[in-house]
Amino acid sequence: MPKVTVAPPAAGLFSDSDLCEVLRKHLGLDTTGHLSCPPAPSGRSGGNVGAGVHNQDEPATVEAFVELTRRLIDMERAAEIEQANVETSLCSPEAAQSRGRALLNLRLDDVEGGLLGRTLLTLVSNKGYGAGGALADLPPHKFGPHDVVALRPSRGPVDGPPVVSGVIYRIRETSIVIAVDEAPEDGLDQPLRLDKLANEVTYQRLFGTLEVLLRVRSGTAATPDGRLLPGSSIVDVVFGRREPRLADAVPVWDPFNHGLDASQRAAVALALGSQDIALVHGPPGTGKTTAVVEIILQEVARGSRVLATAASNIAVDNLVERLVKAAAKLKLVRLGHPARLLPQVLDSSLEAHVLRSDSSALARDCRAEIKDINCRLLKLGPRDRAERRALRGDLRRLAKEERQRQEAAVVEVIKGAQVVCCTLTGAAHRQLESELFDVAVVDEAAQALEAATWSALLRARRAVLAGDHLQLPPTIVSDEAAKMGMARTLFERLQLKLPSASAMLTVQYRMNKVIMQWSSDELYEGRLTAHDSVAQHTLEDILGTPSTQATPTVRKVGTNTFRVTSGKKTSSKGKHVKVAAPSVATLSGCGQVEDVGLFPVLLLVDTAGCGFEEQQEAEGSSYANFGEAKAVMVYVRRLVNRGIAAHNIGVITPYNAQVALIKELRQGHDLAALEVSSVDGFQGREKEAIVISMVRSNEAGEVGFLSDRRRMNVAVTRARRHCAVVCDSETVSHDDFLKRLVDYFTEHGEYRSAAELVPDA
Ligand SMILES: Nc1ncnc2c1ncn2[C@@H]1O[C@H](COP(=O)(O)OP(=O)(O)OP(=O)(O)O)[C@@H](O)[C@H]1O
Repeated sequence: MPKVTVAPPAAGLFSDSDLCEVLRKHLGLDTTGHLSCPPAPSGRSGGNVGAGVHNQDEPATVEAFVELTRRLIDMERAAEIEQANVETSLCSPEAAQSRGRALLNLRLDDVEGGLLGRTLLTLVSNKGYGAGGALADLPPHKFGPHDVVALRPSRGPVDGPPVVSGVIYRIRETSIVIAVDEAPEDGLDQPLRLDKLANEVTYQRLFGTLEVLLRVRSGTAATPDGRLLPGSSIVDVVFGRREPRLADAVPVWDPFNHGLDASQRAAVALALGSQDIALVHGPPGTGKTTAVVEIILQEVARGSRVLATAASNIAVDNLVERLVKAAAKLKLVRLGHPARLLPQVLDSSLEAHVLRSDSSALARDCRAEIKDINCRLLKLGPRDRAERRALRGDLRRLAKEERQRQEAAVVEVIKGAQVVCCTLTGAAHRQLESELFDVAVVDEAAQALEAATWSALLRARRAVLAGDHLQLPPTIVSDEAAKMGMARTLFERLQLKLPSASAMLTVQYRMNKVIMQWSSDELYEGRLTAHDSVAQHTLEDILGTPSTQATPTVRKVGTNTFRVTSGKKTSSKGKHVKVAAPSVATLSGCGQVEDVGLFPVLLLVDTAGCGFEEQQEAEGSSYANFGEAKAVMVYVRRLVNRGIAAHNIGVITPYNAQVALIKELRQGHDLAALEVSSVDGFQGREKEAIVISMVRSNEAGEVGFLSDRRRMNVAVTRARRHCAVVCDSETVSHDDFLKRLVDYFTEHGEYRSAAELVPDA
């Protein structure tokens, strides 16, 4: 255990004994002999929550790690290509659409410029207008913001040349907007098809990073102008050649954010005192990003240059937004394709900075001259050969000068930034090959592939990784690669290996404490506490009615004329049948629900005995449960009728087929703002009320990946004031972890049978 010497606290900061307690409690650090601390209580763990996580054999050397990781990346790449082939090029366009990888028969609805030089194309269904003159909804699909896509003629060959390629900018129920470098002159006035393209760039960058890691290890990695990359001290600690080190004296720092709690202050202190690598373990809602923002601002205040990264664009943007809000004068630049950035951070983007720079103004002068010369060329006659030659020479010179000026503008902006923000993939971009940093910060580190994390770490002397290895790991297509170690993140492995370099945040600011306690006891050794501002909050508060624990009663559940006219609800125990898709399904009864009882914080809606059986997709491996989906929607309607706005409610279900089914049921019920998504879609987010549909209902008691405690941890902890779990308690109780969840909800909340919600089931 490293010893720490702490400099005297600045006025207004905490006392020696406070600090000792914080360092011991959150960092597991030994302060004896350095501060006047009371003796540490025995049996306290040092921030290594989740030590039950399996510690697989891990490569002991950099070389072994690189060799294994290259194989795993190859496997993952092959799996992704195979999936894309199965879903698109090897099947008909119609089949690709039914698999969600293509959208057919689209038409161009709008073209706008303005996204920092890019053009935005809005595509809508060509089916004409739906009820009430509104645009028709797009069919269900698997496109997501930032996907790389191609637009082709709707009926053209599957692998034919695209009319144009671009990046998805925005997705609505009725439209998709893609950002393209330049709109093509022809080809957009016909029915169009949108195809998802494989993104090779990520893989190339991961391989590139592994090369750099080897060179850093051998001391030969340098920038183009010959400066050595500084990541070797981090490499040594990670690969066990050296213990992590703390500064001889913990730096004195005066918080920018005076509202930080003790565990957040301890995490900032650890990060500032670390000489190589520090981990901030942030369970749900504990203010991980709040702590990361403070760390970055403190680093800048002491003259450090910071590379601030995260696995996803949305997490980077979240960080950018919070940094800009906290320090308007911070010299910060956000790298990345403008279509991948939230509108509110565009002003911090590289493009926006470049457009404002002096070099860019000079480049614009060149452009104006080029335009002028082109006009003059058009006016020349066939005999003006000499002048034509001279003007063409000028054009070449000006084009070169324009390019140089633009490149200079980019370099100028990046070099001048105190904080460079980008995704981990962005950190491996050529734009940063000449850049070195004092500190690399990785938010959401528990969702990042280890190879990707190294892209940031190798460019800095010190690193801070923030995340929670007890929430969802990175998404990996190849099950085999995941099993062979690809799913294990650097954050997780360091949590187990370097508990003394880790600080855990323990006060959460999201959930009613009854919701939190399940997660805290199951996953965090009971160490979480709820901040007073949220500990008791309930749905009743946002309705303006007094909160009471009175038992809600169900008086009457309308006439529930939920009707399915296409497909049959098939009893399918053990059989694979096509999910009955309710192309015309109504929830007309829901609008008449009379019950307006109080909502408990926790609710278990049990479908056991209701005959709501799971059904597996005929094509694919996902499951749906039609009866359960009805119960979910009836309950959502009850929340809405009671005055909870639909946008404050989230429905989470682990199975994509159930997501699609519930979305269909939502249509036409004034519930467009109700968010329905898989667990992955909700990570990092929250809603006032969450309804979880567990889907699985079978005699064998098979629960599939429901038993993944990280997945269920994320689902439950998205709820601020109310969490309802809809499940077949008989089926899910075959799994010990889920049985404890059912027991906890029953003991600390309300229990109802789903038959009360859907009496005609
Ligand atoms: N010390 C604090 N005092 C009051 N509110 C806080 C404090 N720290 C964080 N919060 C609030 O708690 C919420 C969650 O904070 P933040 O987004 O930093 O958490 P996170 O751990 O990154 O979240 P997630 O679990 O979604 O990853 C925010 O609304 C934030 O303002």
